[in-house]
Amino acid sequence: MIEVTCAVIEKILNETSCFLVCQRSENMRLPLKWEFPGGKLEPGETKEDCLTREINEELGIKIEVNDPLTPVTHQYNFGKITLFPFLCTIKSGQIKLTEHINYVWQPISLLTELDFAPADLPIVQELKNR
Ligand SMILES: Nc1nc2c([nH]c(=O)n2[C@H]2C[C@H](O)[C@@H](COP(=O)(O)OP(=O)(O)OP(=O)(O)O)O2)c(=O)[nH]1
Repeated sequence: MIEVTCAVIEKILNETSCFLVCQRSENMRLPLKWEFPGGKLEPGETKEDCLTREINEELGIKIEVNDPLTPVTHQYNFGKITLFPFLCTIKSGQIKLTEHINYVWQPISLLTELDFAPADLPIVQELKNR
């Protein structure tokens, strides 16, 4: 079982709640799928530490990790992952992608327009149902 944390980073733009979503590159697993940025939990690390580290590595920003959303377990052909999502806000920094090919601040009403990694779909639904 692979444990993965991901950051659901929220920002209000024009009085609309928007979420930061990133597109995986062609040479990653799940090529070109959209996801909430994050990554694999390392031994001895808390989920919050993992997320802070991964987001700094992938996006070059500092985040505040807030409430957890519901974890999702998904069986891929390469293995079973559990995704641990957390609501987050940006504390400081400007986004600079180091691994993903694209990012967007997507309004909640348009989240389902993106081709998300399958494991993320329950998270998208949970956000829409809030
Ligand atoms: N970070 C992140 N990963 C996700 C999401 N949804 C989803 O299925 N995943 C999968 C993709 C990867 O298999 C795994 C996260 O691993 P990762 O991004 O750190 O590693 P990777 O696949 O790029 O690298 P690797 O397996 O080749 O070592 O979880 C998501 O929303 N965010």
